[in-house]
Amino acid sequence: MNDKKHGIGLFHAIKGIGSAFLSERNFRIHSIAAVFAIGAGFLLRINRLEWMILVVVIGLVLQAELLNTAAEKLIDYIKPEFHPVAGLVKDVAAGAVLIAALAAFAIGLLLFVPKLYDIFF
Ligand SMILES: Nc1ncnc2c1ncn2[C@@H]1O[C@H](COP(=O)(O)OP(=O)(O)OP(=O)(O)O)[C@@H](O)[C@H]1O
Repeated sequence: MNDKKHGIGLFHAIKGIGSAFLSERNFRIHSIAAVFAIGAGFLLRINRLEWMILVVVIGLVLQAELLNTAAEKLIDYIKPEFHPVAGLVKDVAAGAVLIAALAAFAIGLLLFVPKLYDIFF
């Protein structure tokens, strides 16, 4: 019974991720960037610690995107008309994505640029 409940919860979580992927362009862009970063990790043979950092920042960005999407959908549902607080909630949620994406970009540079430099120079 409990296992069945867990299975259903996992199904809903995957459904939520799938629906965000289909409806949110930014989520798709960040997912594709994550695939490229993972590909670069294999190509440039990053070590175990570097993989751990990469996995954490990818998770952080995708998680921020999903929470931002949830906030947007909730606001559109409960407050579809213009309201400064509704706008502020969306702006703050978008800010969370921006911070995570900037951190991921910085990590990407720190991880990959020295390795590319060693290969080409
Ligand atoms: N109900 C509202 N009241 C006030 N301002 C709003 C409202 N809805 C949206 N806004 C403003 O418009 C901005 C964009 O909101 P919108 O819902 O279009 O997000 P979006 O551009 O689709 O975001 P994303 O690209 O992440 O999907 C918000 O960050 C907010 O500043």
